[in-house]
Amino acid sequence: MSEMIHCEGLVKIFKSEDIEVVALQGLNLTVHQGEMMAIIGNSGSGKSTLLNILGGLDRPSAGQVNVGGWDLLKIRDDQLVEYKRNTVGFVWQNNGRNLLPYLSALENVEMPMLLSGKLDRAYAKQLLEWVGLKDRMHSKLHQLSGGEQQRVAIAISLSNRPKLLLADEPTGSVDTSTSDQIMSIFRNVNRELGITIVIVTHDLTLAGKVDRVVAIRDGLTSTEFLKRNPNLDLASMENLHQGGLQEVHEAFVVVDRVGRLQVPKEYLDAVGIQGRASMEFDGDKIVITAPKSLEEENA
Ligand SMILES: Nc1ncnc2c1ncn2[C@@H]1O[C@H](COP(=O)(O)OP(=O)(O)OP(=O)(O)O)[C@@H](O)[C@H]1O
Repeated sequence: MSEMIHCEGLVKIFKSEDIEVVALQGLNLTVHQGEMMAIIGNSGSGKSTLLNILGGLDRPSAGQVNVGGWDLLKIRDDQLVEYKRNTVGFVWQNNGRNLLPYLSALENVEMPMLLSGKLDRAYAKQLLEWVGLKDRMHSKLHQLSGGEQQRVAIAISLSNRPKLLLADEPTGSVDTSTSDQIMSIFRNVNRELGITIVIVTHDLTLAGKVDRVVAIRDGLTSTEFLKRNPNLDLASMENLHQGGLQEVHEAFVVVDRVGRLQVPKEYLDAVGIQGRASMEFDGDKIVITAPKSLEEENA
């Protein structure tokens, strides 16, 4: 499988007059072509920063970030325009800003096509059919419900046939049934078009519906969850108790190329590790403990 996204040691620093915020601290992430995966993390962990960099809306500070053959650290401004137009599609939680209220759903989907000089009405209609709005395509945007508008936004994000779809909290402001509908639309376009989909969310039930979930903590990838049974399909997963990730996924700690991993702060606090730790290897286990005090060692 070839790689759609490859980030290694990705760093993003926000500088303002008197403070510096390191939002991404050397993040590693690989996403394969055709994958549908989710990125989860607490507020402030760096999810949106990562998505904005992947979408070409913001520039990385250092490290490697390669998307669909583009090096986003070195890309020129004019290439970035082309990248945003042809390689990525975006879906936001609050889609209002991308939609034109007094145009019909169809006209909204055709708008980005017109802007890039590639109007394809048949494809615009096809997209609206895919998102379940065949019968509403001539309705004005302001006549549609929030969930329907979100589905128009998905059709718009696909209008220029991007290779990668980035979705930031795509179900953040809709009810559960609309949220399920949106996830199955993603699954369908992922299958039909082979498009790679990255969903950023803090909703674990949503994350439970994809094959792989990567957790970000403090600007680093910390844990990865893989579906226990890859043959389990979406329909049967929906019947599972909505207990979050653990039921369908197995958790793994991410270890980078040079052997670094992130130990959850709760674990460190629980055993009283601060600054340094002792590590023992017994042939098949690595045990990390609080350092023994010198008196103990000399006893
Ligand atoms: N433009 C900016 N200027 C300064 N600091 C920023 C900027 N954007 C983000 N940050 C900081 O970078 C860190 C990561 O923010 P980011 O928005 O990526 O987190 P997030 O995981 O998406 O959070 P949320 O789920 O709340 O959106 C935070 O500490 C945030 O305050």
